[in-house]
Amino acid sequence: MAYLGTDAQRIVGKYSVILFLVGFLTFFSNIFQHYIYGLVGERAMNNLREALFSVVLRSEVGWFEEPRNSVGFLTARVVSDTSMIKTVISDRMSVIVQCISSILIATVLSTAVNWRMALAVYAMMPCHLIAGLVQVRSAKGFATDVSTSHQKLISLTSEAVSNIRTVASFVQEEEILRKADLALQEPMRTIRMESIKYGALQGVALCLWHMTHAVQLSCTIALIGKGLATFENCVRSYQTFALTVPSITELWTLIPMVMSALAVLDPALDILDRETQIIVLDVPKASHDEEDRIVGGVAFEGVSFSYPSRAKVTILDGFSLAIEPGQRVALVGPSGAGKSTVFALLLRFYEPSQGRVLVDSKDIRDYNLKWLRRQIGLVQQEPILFNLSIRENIGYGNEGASEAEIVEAATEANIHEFISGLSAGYGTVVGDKGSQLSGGQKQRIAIARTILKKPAILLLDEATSALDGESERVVMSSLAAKGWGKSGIGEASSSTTTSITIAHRLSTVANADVIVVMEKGAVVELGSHETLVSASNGVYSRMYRVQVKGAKD
Ligand SMILES: Nc1ncnc2c1ncn2[C@@H]1O[C@H](COP(=O)(O)OP(=O)(O)OP(=O)(O)O)[C@@H](O)[C@H]1O
Repeated sequence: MAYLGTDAQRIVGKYSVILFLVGFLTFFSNIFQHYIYGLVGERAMNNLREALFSVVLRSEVGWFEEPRNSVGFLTARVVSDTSMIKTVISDRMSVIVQCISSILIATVLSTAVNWRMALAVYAMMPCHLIAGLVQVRSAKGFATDVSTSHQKLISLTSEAVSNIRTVASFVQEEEILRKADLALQEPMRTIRMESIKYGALQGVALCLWHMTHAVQLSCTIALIGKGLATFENCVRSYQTFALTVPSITELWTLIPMVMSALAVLDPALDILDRETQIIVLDVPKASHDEEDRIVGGVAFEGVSFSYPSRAKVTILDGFSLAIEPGQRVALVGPSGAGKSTVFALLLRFYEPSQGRVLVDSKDIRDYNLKWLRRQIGLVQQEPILFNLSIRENIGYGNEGASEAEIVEAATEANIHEFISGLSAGYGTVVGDKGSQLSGGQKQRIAIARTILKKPAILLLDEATSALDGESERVVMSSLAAKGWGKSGIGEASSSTTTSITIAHRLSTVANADVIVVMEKGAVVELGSHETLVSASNGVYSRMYRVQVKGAKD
């Protein structure tokens, strides 16, 4: 105490109390700050996820067929990448704000103490800025490369998991692991090179930092020597400067980190920026009365079409067909003739390159898309069931349906008996993509789902192909008894249900009003089963003879 002035004890005591209170305040302000940033980060992440998911769901079918829009890629964009925004805001932004404010306070204080000293202290700052900017640029490129390489691994994982039965039956586990290993080696190589580059840049920044200290000390001595600063002020200014050192260092580390995190978001933001082509041109929903129902007339007028992913291959070539409301029409023909494509165009999954698709004599582009799709029921060969209960799967898209309506639809689809035999009945969860059910059971649940929708146009794309002959007969006659092709399914109303059935098994379609035979994207024959069979040189009669002979053999 001998070295200190008389009131030193009192002054130190006063500052100790102030410091104690500041510490206390810091405790609460930190909690508050992290709470706010955490909340803002979580909100920003959720908003971004919602916006991205909505763009993905509203995208046209063709967009999903682009190789870069695989399930793995889109899942990574919507789930993983978006978490970066939370990391940046919640974890990094608060620290960045703290660093910037302490640097600003230190600048003001050291200028107030001695502006010459402050000038000397900050004269070296541009060196740090240059080093920092170099770091930022290198970190940004680095992050993009690595995330691109990891996308291969993500796609590989999701594809292998969702197709695990095929993978296992073809014993492809080793091959997939080999591909995964290759996908992992790529980022490793990138990381090795980039680490060296990153380390060198960090070295430059630290080297400049130490040089600044040296210049600062020399200036201190020079200023004292010339009588332009007191020793006390020099120490104060130097101390203030020294206190900002960790903040400046942290800032230079954090900024590249934030930049690389934001670079990861680039592909997600690209998705967000895109405009979905079909929706952009859509007719407002308000132009249709929700209660209105289309009558069911369908016409294709000189429709030509190529899939966007194979633009040079013409799938439909001047395809024309007129279907009356309530007619039962069958589309048959060799594999690849374009039958399912006809359905895809009617549902407006794609736009024809030429010609028009009409429903009730009106171009389908003049209907609101969602409204139109609600009137059309599609059952596919490989029906997609969701990992939900059977009740929820049948009621999918008809959330207001009562239990009685669901049971009625299941009965019509000849699946009620099977469901009733399950211990959990309609509450049985069917597994991922309905993996806990047989192909035929899945098809019948999908038919029940569509029956419940009471569509004006029913599209059956090999919808009963997995059923045995007897089961198929029961389902088809149940649909016929309910009046598909005559009146609305499941209701004794005067409204009609037009049905178009695609089938390879000709017995499925023999009762159709009109059978349309397609080959290479065009109609080659048209007529009733009897008429077509009697044309002995016709495509249909040839197909029929082959099937009858096959059945006899
Ligand atoms: N999404 C797609 N992208 C590119 N080409 C496609 C796509 N879907 C189908 N194709 C091609 O279009 C042609 C017609 O296919 P489509 O599924 O309409 O035939 P299909 O008559 O229903 O055949 P199948 O009886 O085997 O189901 C085929 O050559 C097929 O390879």
